[in-house]
Amino acid sequence: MNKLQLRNVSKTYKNGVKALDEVSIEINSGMFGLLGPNGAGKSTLMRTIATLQQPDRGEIFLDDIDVLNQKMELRKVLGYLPQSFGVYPKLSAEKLLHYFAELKGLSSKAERKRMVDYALEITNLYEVRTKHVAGYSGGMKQRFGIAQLLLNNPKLIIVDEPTAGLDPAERHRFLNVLREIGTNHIVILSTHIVDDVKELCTDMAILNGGKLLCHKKPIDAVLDLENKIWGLTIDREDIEKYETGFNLISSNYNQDNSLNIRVYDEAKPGEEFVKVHPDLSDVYFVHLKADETEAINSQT
Ligand SMILES: Nc1ncnc2c1ncn2[C@@H]1O[C@H](COP(=O)(O)OP(=O)(O)OP(=O)(O)O)[C@@H](O)[C@H]1O
Repeated sequence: MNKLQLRNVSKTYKNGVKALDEVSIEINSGMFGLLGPNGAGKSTLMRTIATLQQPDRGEIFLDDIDVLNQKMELRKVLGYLPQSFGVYPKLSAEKLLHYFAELKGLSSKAERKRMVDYALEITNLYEVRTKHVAGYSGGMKQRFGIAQLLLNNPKLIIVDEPTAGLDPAERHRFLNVLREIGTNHIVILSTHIVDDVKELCTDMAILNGGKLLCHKKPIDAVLDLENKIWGLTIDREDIEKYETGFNLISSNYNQDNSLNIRVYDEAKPGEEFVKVHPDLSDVYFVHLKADETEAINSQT
């Protein structure tokens, strides 16, 4: 069982943007989802844990490795899939993986073959192992990214927004691969797609404006909202009234142009509302809305 611990990790860029604001968290083995909107600081946090950039202050430990001061130690046990993953030479997946395995220090040919075959199989690329990676689809390239990071049997795997831009079938295949590897490692998946976390993660946190808003098991976070989410179908012209008078957390168009709205409230907010079962999207929007409201109140 591995453990990753962050204490008061903070980073302000030279342009004044506070990308990480006193982030403290403990992450154990399993699939961890880091959820947040664009600009929340997810990539900054992922790159910091991966030792690719230095925070202004704070501490990070993976078990007994002091990540910020023992970068090489961390890199030996890290698998990192960045948001964009460069250009591939015209080589087959199998040849490239053998090459990467050699670079990672797997000097025995038999051991290299065992690891490469394992990585190809677990990522469902074995059948297409002789095809050029440059010609792979986006989803296959992402799975190849996972195959290459598995070669040194990492303890900590970080994947930064891996499903953005994948079609639904590819996304599904990719999440299945993560599910396969998630049981034995710490896998941190950063994403702005709530369903990625819902389908996959046993633990999660929400990041917004560099701050951690909520760290809970998805199942518990949803349970916390039971009896507090209220739904209503309204005419689209009436939206302003509900935006100002209620704690509106989300609205979705229907085909006839009416809107389904969801409101967060401890008690029934009005006769016309019906109680609905909360889901993880509600958790996400409730926390973002509360953070937004707090930010507005602190300015006034
Ligand atoms: N090198 C940099 N210099 C200045 N500002 C930066 C730099 N990198 C990121 N930022 C800013 O820091 C904030 C956090 O960015 P970051 O990329 O970590 O967020 P993110 O949650 O990964 O967002 P996205 O999903 O859009 O990638 C944003 O406001 C971004 O514009």
